[in-house]
Amino acid sequence: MVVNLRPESRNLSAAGGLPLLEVRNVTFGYGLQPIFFDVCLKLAAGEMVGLLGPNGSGKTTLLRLLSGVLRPTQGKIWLQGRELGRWRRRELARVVAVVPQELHIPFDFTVEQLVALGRLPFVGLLGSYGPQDHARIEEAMRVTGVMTLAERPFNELSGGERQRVLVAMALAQQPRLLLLDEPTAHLDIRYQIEVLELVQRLNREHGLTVLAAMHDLNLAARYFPRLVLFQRGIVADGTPAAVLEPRLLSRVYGIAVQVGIVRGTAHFSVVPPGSREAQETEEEMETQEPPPRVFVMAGGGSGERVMRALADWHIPFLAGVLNIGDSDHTLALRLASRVLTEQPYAPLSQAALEELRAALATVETLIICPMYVGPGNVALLREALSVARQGRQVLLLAPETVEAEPSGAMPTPGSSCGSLPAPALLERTGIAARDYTGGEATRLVEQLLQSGARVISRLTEVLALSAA
Ligand SMILES: Nc1ncnc2c1ncn2[C@@H]1O[C@H](COP(=O)(O)OP(=O)(O)OP(=O)(O)O)[C@@H](O)[C@H]1O
Repeated sequence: MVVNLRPESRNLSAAGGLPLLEVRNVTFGYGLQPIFFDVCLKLAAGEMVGLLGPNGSGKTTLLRLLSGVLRPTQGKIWLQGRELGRWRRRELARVVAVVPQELHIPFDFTVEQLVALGRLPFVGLLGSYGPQDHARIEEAMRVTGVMTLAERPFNELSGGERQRVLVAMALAQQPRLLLLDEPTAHLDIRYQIEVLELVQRLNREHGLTVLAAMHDLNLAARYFPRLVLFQRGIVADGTPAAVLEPRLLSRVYGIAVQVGIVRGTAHFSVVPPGSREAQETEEEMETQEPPPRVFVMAGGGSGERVMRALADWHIPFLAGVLNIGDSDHTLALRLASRVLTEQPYAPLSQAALEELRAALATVETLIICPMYVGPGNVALLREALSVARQGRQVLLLAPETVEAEPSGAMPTPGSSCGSLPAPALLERTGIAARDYTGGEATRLVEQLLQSGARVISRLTEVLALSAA
């Protein structure tokens, strides 16, 4: 008997030309502190997308939001043109299936019983399974290669066998969208390839849309035509060649990565820090672009416009110290030559401070964005003061900074605030309204001005001074 594993809801395409799934400006936190801000993502029907990112970057959280288990704190998720919160659970389960990293089953279910649970959205808790349901359960087990395990208790299976059973269970659901959370995590190389080949086949032959969190960059490059690199926000989204760019990966994962091409497919090797290969890789990366002479201190979105403008004008820069999860951190990972990073919501550590001092020693211009300053980041201003006292250029961006010209020749430096008296200059920095240190930040900005720091209110001028 030929059984159709095509998504049951394929004909429910009330959405017309709309994406199958759309994440619009979603912010989410488990508690008061957001895990990520303002995430936007679209998945077209039939796409196969790999979701990459280091441990703790928020991949599982994003998948749980997309499956409706979690609700966004802000923003909305749309599935087939309807807001996710407006789907009933059973209805949703006919469209979206999730293969979790692991599943703890409290009862002694056999494999077949568990896969049959995947049909519940169609038959209901008290409903009875018809021939179609049995056929689909069998087909799901056949394509995942778990037929021989049908009578075995799930809890006695190996990690790899369980993984294939979980995929079978999801397939019995006949979803349109399959969300997989590290589907190859427990598998040996043979089953890693088998599971991904299976998912690829379901995508190609049955039109299943797939989003899978992946840790293995080689497998991701091999099987997913589109990759999304996630670090508490989307850092990159595109083809494997665009996303698996060694410098970007080094910034996001914090380790040197080499990329080669083996028979047309990108091949990655991660290089242990301190090794000769790591040094060579880093030197190779450094020689590809001039060393940055500009450093950007930002936070909370205050650095967005200046970082975009520097990148648009091809002025390489360093950025930091930024907390993972800060929107400026996500953007800097994409645009800066190097990003000095601190853990989410953590104050500046001694190690980060030392890294900051070493990085500041290599630049000629320091740009301080109009960020909020509290006890956790006031050390940035103390370091900025020592840069200014060494006679190097420090630019304080006024909060009402005017946009850079979109195109044209490099602007020439002028002096937007230079002639103002000292109290007016201090006021122009707007620091009093952003000072959560009980006055230390304001005093430091005052000292910065006395040491020659300039207040700039035009991005064009920042660019001209940075490029000079
Ligand atoms: N239920 C929870 N309550 C509070 N914090 C959580 C919860 N689940 C996850 N987190 C935190 O949210 C952040 C993102 O976790 P998440 O599991 O989404 O990351 P991930 O990218 O899937 O990580 P990994 O690759 O290690 O599986 C982490 O800092 C994690 O500690």
